[in-house]
Amino acid sequence: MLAKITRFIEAPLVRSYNYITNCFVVLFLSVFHRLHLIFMKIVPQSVRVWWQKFLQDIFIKILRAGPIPEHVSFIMDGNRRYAKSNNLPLKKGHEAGGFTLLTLVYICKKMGVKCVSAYAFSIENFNRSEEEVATLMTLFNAKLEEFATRAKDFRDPLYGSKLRIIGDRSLLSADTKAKLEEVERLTKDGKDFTFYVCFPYTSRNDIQHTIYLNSKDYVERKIELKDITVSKFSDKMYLDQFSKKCDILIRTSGHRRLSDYMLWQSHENSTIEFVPTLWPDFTFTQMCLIFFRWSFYTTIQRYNDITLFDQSMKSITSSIPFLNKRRYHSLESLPEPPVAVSVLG
Ligand SMILES: CC(C)=CCC/C(C)=C/CC/C(C)=C/COP(=O)(O)OP(=O)(O)O
Repeated sequence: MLAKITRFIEAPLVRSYNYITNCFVVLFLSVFHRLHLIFMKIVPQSVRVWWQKFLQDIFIKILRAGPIPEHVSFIMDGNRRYAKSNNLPLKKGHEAGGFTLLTLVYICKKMGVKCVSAYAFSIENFNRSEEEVATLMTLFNAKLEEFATRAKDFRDPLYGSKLRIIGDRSLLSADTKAKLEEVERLTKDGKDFTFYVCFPYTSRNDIQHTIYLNSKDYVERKIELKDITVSKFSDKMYLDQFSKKCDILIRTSGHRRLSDYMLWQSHENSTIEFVPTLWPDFTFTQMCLIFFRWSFYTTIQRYNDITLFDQSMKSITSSIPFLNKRRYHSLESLPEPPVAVSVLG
């Protein structure tokens, strides 16, 4: 009874306290954002670089204190519109996109993410002009070579990464296939982090290919029907052990569709974020804000998932005063996290 009365009095107080603190946080962030923009415009390049790195390190340290997504994926949309809006040749738009990708991959690795995948070229992209396809192939070769070299250099933060290029290779020229095999061979021993470049790829092609592999194993009597479980099926997909789930999928440029990507991997508790920014303009800060949101909901989710035994132990210890000296906000007072695949943005 007493607990009920306390709750009745406490709930509106906590709610108004949360509301006031939220208002202050939003006000502080918007003032900080404006001052930051002015600061970045007036300081010289060297100070700007130093400051950005300083902020990056702080954000990464804060994020590392909470849960970190294991698998992050990008649909990199908007390169051509970026080139057009900046009066640049189309090639420059894709080059800027390649630069953004490697920068974000490097930051994800630094944060402790285990795997990043990127939709670099869908099977449908072969319908683009011959010139654009050739430009993209040349860019991929250069960028993948750069990644593999960096992954072998112990002074580079990408050191220890594994590079995998996944998709239907039968659609590629012999030259390109040989190049891809070479960069994969160079990084095959990387254990800390895996970077999957999906090209030429579609989810349905991946699923169809996995069904083919399972059926082949069954016909050749290597497996029995009962062995085809969701988990074992996933293991045979292009993304290996990361096929089971994608924690965060980000699509840039404002389109709100999956375009035949991550269809198998987007299920309960996967977060899909659609952001309006064009891919080359997508920044570290925007990615971090998405990670913060994911981390916040995952913390609540994990708390809700703890066993009944843990919860009863907690209620016993909380009733003993000397074990419960400090008061925290209860996690129950926070909003419910999304329960299924959440589409934000
Ligand atoms: C290391 C590595 C693999 C680098 C990748 C380079 C890169 C970012 C490739 C993406 C290519 C692509 C088809 C983007 C989609 O934007 P779009 O061309 O459809 O642009 P739009 O939406 O404005 O038309």
